Amino acid sequence: MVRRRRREVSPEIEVESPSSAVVFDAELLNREKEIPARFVWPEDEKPTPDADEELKVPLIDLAGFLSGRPEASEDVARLVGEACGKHGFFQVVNHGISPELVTAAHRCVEAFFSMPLREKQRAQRKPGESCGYASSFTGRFSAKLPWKETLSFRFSPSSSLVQDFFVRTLGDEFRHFGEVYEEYCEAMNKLSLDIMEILGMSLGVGRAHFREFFNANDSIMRLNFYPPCQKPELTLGTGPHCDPTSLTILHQDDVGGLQVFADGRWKTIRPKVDAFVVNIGDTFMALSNGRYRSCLHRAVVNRDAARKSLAFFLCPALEKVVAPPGRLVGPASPRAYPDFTWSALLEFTQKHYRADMKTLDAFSQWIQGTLRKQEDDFLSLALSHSISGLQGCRFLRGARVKLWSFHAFLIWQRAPVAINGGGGWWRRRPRAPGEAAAKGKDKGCLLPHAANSTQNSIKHWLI
Ligand SMILES: C=C1C[C@]23C[C@H]1CC[C@H]2[C@]1(C)CCC[C@@](C)(C(=O)O)[C@H]1[C@@H]3C(=O)O
Ligand SMILES: O=C(O)CCC(=O)C(=O)O
Ligand SMILES: [Fe+2]
Repeated sequence: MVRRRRREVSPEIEVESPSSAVVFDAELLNREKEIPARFVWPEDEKPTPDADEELKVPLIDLAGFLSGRPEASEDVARLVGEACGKHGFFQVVNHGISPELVTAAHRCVEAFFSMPLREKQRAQRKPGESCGYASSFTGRFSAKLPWKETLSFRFSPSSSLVQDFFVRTLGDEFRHFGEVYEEYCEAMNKLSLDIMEILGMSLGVGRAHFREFFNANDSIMRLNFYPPCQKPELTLGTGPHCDPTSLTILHQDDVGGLQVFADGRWKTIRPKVDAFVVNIGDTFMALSNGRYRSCLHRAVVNRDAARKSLAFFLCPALEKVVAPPGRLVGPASPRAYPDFTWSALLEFTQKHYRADMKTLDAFSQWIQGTLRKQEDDFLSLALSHSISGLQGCRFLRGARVKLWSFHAFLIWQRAPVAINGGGGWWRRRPRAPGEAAAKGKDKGCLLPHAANSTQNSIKHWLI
């Protein structure tokens, strides 16, 4: 049974219900001579053996910064700023996170992914949700399936979300997993906020700006497990993408496979057991008004050894409006992206668009399209109310024709004015992203929640 879904933005988005999807069991698949076509990536995206060249990302020693030495903080802010202005990747050492905690987190990855598939599927990711277990996203994508299994769960500071997830989905015997990952995510959260302080300094907006912005956050922890593959040159563990999130702190095991697209080719970030790999995501690129780059990266697999990585994705509180500080916007640097909420961007990546290297641009276009449709519906609704109000006024009959033609004019012109839902009087609608800044009057513009924009959000937009 193929479930028809609303026209999606990404061509290979979910075409069948999970129950009828192919199951990704690498052990079984590796006994076949060939890997199934769905796991074979297009020629221009296949891994290239020459990508073994190392990307020398800055190795930032946080000891001085964490001990509060001012000159160390300036140095760190400069080095991080240089890296983020180039490829958006750097590594941190002397970060204050215990090696024992990292080892325990990796041990739990091994324990979970070595369980029988049926056991893992007790935590199965539900369609449209970002949490849960996924075996290569079968049932979610119809092509370019990644050679990996993942387990993702939400984290918010000082909450029991992580423990609750493990006990609720897998049972009380997994409480220990919850404790390990709760502690790991709290440590990631602290490190993320320290890095946000450094990023604020490097952008000249002060230590506190981004630390406060992310103090409350709704982040995602993802465990990646990449089984060995007998045809590593045909498939990918994680396809080319920019993280849609704000900041990623990744710990990879000693197998290696993380590659970054820099200087026109794929380069490898070699594993360093005492370091975390840090990269900027799309949401922080928007917060920096495009100053810092969310960078293209991917993960390749190999035929000999399974690979594991722990990815902590720092994300804003769901409904917090993502907009750059005023100091980063001006006539020489107009708004690069519209305001949005993380919940809207997350929903876009989970229901409508497979995150790749153009997610933020696709998201901006998508919400504009959704907004136009909502606005047309709203104007028709508002107008039909006005018309019915005019019905009884005979002498105003002529006005009805004028009003309909004016409505047609509005839709055609998309004039930056519109009827408000209440008093029927005109208000200037905030301008399109970038238009106001071009005239040096940027106030930003709040785009409604993308996927579930309602009359309220239109009203909010229009009033
Ligand atoms: C918000 C997210 C979506 C993905 C997990 C987090 C941040 C990275 C995203 C992802 C890894 C980018 C590549 C495609 C993807 C589908 C994947 O391969 O896992 C993305 C994640 C997702 O949508 O589940
Ligand atoms: O596993 C890796 O090295 C990278 C994974 C990744 O980029 C992601 O999960 O977003
Ligand atoms: Fe990533």
